[in-house]
Amino acid sequence: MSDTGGTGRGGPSGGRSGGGGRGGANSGGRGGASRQGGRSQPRRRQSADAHRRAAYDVLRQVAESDAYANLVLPGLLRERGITGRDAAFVTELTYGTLRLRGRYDAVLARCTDGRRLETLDAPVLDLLRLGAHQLLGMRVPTHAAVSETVTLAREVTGPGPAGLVNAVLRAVSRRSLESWLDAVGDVADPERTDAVARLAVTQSHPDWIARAMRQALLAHGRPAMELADLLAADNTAPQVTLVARPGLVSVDELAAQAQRADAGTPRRGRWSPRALVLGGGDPAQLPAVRRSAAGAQDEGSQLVALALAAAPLAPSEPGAASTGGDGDRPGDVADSADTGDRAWLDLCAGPGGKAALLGAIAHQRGAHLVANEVSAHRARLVRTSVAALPAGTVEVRTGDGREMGETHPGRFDRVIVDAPCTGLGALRRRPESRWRRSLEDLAALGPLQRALLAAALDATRPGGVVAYVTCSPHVAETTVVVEDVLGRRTDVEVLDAAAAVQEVANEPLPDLGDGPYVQLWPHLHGTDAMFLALIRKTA
Ligand SMILES: C[S@@+](CC[C@H](N)C(=O)[O-])C[C@H]1O[C@@H](n2cnc3c(N)ncnc32)[C@H](O)[C@@H]1O
Repeated sequence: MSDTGGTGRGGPSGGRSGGGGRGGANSGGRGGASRQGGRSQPRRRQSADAHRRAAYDVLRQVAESDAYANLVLPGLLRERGITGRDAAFVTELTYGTLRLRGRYDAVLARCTDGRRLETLDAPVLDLLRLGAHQLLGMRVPTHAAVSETVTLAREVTGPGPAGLVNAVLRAVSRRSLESWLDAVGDVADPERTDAVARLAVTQSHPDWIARAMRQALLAHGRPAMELADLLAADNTAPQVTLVARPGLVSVDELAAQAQRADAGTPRRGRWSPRALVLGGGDPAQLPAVRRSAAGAQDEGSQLVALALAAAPLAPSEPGAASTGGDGDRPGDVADSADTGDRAWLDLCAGPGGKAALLGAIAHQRGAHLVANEVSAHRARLVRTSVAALPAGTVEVRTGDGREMGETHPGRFDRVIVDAPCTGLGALRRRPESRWRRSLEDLAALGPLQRALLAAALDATRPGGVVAYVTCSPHVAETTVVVEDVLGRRTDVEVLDAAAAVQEVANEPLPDLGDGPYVQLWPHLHGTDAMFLALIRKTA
């Protein structure tokens, strides 16, 4: 492995998104012989360019083909044989540049001699952002950050733009990150009267998202001053978390596999009894992951699925025995009692993370899960996710969930609506997504979310429970949807989702509020910002 390290200490605002050590020979431009010996200087330069080139190529794909960096990058690293610390360097360079684009654009705009960034060619702007991240987010030494980026610019855009890249990056390098943050914050908020505008630019979020996050915090009784921590958490890479699917692999066995695969030192999840947090490495190498007995899943996603599985059902007929909710932790103990808790539905199942966890628990209970997904491609991903479950446990179907209330009225005991949403609660996971979302997306999703929740309620039997879930804390996708839909019905009651989550968690979660809804937060719980409402059908 060549030493490209250089991810360094990161800025005070948590700009780091990958591992890797500090200032290595290539990125740092310091001495030290290449492992190839003899031709050390040319080897180092060539290697560093290869890594920056890889990051640049991903940025271009993200810009030109609407690609997702987290889907493109792993394949590109494999294809180019970039591994270990080198891979960590490229990952940090790519993801950090994408996440912190707004911050860097504000800095770059002050270094172009009045030329507007929109007038630059898109590849040149990407090169400038890459250079800015090395200088301000990774603490790659100035000389290496500038000269290697200029070399790359010469290669991909020609000598003219390379001169511009050189001049602009030199201007960026003249101030520290702290000093730049003050400067760009003052431009956004000259009177010091709009703290959200300042935070949006310094913490690199579109203004509308920063404002929506503040509104969501307030709606859940959190102080507005937490916004800075929340936005900073979005700029920090999450650790890889796996779920050990009940009955398929234990958390201990998964940990042993991780250790054997040299995936760092794993630890149990803090909240979910089924979670294992990896210390590094590639989870795809673990045998349990390969056979779908385990999979990558944030602890927040695990908790909402476990809470649905644990929610007490009511009898469908007056006077019948109560079913489900036996107090056992879902997934730990098979429920052998004949509870009548038989038919479960995942209305929006792709790519299948929650379907696989719920399917595993359903199997232990002798229940059956229908996993519905509108997209045929994503339905195929669901099939892969549930592949380790015994045949017949999960039925994957492709169809519009909005129709299931009519086609399957009153049929299911437990239903999850993991609604299509803006994903604003998982920005740390999808580096480019904040720049792709818009208020128009939000407006377009609202009717779909309402229709899916209404269909889920129609498809639920009296006494059954629906979980409405989003990986967005935006109130227009969470409480407003739930209250809108429930306001039109007389056959529902809201359950205490906070109590249900606490019941399944390893230890009490702080800051869950008074219920009945649950809003998890990256800065408080270290999870994605998942929202959960539990609703029981009463008639
Ligand atoms: C947030 S994702 C679900 C994630 C999934 N539950 C998991 O844990 O892996 C929402 C899914 O809803 C699907 N979807 C969108 N519109 C739908 C509809 N009308 N009916 C069913 N599924 C739909 C999307 O294709 C997407 O796969």
